[in-house]
Amino acid sequence: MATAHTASSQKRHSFHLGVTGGIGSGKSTFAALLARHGAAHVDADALSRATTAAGGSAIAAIRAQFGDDFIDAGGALDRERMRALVFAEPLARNRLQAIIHPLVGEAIARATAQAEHSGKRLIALDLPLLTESSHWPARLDAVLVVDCQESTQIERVRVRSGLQPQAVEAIMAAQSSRAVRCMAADWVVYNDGLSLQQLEALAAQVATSLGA
Ligand SMILES: CC(C)(COP(=O)(O)OP(=O)(O)OC[C@H]1O[C@@H](n2cnc3c(N)ncnc32)[C@H](O)[C@@H]1O)[C@@H](O)C(=O)NCCC(=O)NCCS
Ligand SMILES: Nc1ncnc2c1ncn2[C@@H]1O[C@H](COP(=O)(O)OP(=O)(O)OP(=O)(O)O)[C@@H](O)[C@H]1O
Repeated sequence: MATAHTASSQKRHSFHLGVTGGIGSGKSTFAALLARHGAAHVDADALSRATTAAGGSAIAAIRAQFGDDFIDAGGALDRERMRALVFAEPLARNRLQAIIHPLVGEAIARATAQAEHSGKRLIALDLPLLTESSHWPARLDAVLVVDCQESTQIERVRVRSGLQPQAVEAIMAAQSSRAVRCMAADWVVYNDGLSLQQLEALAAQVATSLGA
């Protein structure tokens, strides 16, 4: 993996690091900490949420395919309703992803190009579904997985979003297993029992070693 990555990174001036992890693992926190230490942070979840905000580029197609009930009074995606549907019904999830993923892919490409243009040497692409997709490996110089125990994932999401354990488990069931994710990793950050300060120290080391 390292050889192929080195070859692709030589064609450009920035290093493209895929940062991934299961729900609640801390991948967005880690990518944000990399940004604090000089990296650009391209956040797929944030770009996805922009497509489903009021007036977002995915709203018309979602309304057409799923119906008015999935769009709230303000014109945004009803996230709770859609979450309940797509993590219970894989076909519905595929239909939603077929709408959103191409739009997010374009937005990621634009944000990455912009970061390159502004001279960023390290770009952290925060990609929740990196190992679930064949799209990413050829486009990344290396993959960093943020990993933790499933019980920690469930507890973090409960505290952050108020989701019940069963709801988090349904989302985890739609994602790669920890083992599959870690197999794809050049680096694994084990984010269990670490303080945010300790996590930041690791992010600083990674950012420095990748030339941010
Ligand atoms: C189902 C939706 C409405 C739920 O919204 P919600 O605000 O609860 O979650 P949010 O978008 O902030 O995502 C939080 C996390 O859920 C997990 N998740 C989201 N979508 C998916 C998916 N299609 N498959 C597996 N896990 C997912 C990821 O761990 C992600 O980091 C939303 O996640 C969505 O639109 N998903 C489809 C788009 C997608 O695949 N996004 C993720 C990658 S771009
Ligand atoms: N080492 C840590 N110490 C304390 N809190 C942490 C730590 N790592 C992550 N968290 C907290 O756990 C929650 C989940 O982290 P984060 O949002 O980064 O996860 P994520 O992997 O991006 O999840 P999602 O897939 O839902 O987007 C956040 O509230 C974050 O502040």
